[in-house]
Amino acid sequence: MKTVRELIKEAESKLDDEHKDVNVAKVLFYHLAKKEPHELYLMMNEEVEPELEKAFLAGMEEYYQGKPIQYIKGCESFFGRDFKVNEDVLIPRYETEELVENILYRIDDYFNDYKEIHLCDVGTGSGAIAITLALEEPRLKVIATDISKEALVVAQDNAKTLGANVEFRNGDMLQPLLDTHEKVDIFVSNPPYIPNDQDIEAMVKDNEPHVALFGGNDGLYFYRKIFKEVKPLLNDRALLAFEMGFDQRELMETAIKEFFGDYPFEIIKDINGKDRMLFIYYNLK
Ligand SMILES: C[S@@+](CC[C@H](N)C(=O)[O-])C[C@H]1O[C@@H](n2cnc3c(N)ncnc32)[C@H](O)[C@@H]1O
Repeated sequence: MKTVRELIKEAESKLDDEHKDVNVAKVLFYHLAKKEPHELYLMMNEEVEPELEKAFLAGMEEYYQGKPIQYIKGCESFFGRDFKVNEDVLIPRYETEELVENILYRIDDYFNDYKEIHLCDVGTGSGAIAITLALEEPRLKVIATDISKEALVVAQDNAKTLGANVEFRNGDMLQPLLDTHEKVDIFVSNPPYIPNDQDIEAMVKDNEPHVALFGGNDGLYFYRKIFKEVKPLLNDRALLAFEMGFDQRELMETAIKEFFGDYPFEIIKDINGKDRMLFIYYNLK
């Protein structure tokens, strides 16, 4: 039998240059061994049971073939919780954790005197944003929508496992909310925002659902649609919160002017210093 160290070294030696620095073999091993990252260091000289070796080699083979490690593991961590993921949903990203964090700060700033805060998350995917917000802020009443029925199955599963109270609806953009004439205090969306013809990493393009990635010719199709249709959904005072592409500031400012006139807004940078989050203050300041 091989030791953990030998097995991981062998797997790492088969990675191509592009993926050499990625910690993927260790991440997969401690996931399959049901260990914490720091426990792996302590077991490097232990022998690996044949069943575990077989599962590890099969997982690494999928990775060599171009499958993201999150789909191989079947989960991704978001805001400290494990979310189930599969090829029906976008893998939640670190940048989106920052969006959630910034929404929570703004709830403290603008809605602190509210007993109940109504929020919708449009294009919920795995449910990462909606579920995290519902768990972090118990005053939130959360509705989450997606056009993909398959994605909603994953999101519902995550809500159940994590114990979050979120109402899920299927439909195109704002339609499931407009149909019931509901109003919200906070509107959130991380819509698809990659321009249709943009060249993107093969691992993303070949595995993640295209319905979650591409947002029209300049990437802003869904933002304009939301900006145009969202007002009947908003309470008198409301916050709109979006994730956006790091190079979309100029286009975004033009679209905001067109649909929101002089309403105040902020574009906030992510931890890498890139424009990433948009907040529009609808009668809030
Ligand atoms: C960029 S992903 C975001 C997923 C998740 N909210 C997150 O942040 O990880 C965009 C999501 O919008 C959904 N979507 C795409 N077109 C849509 C539409 N017309 N109406 C509703 N949802 C849509 C996709 O299925 C996908 O789940």
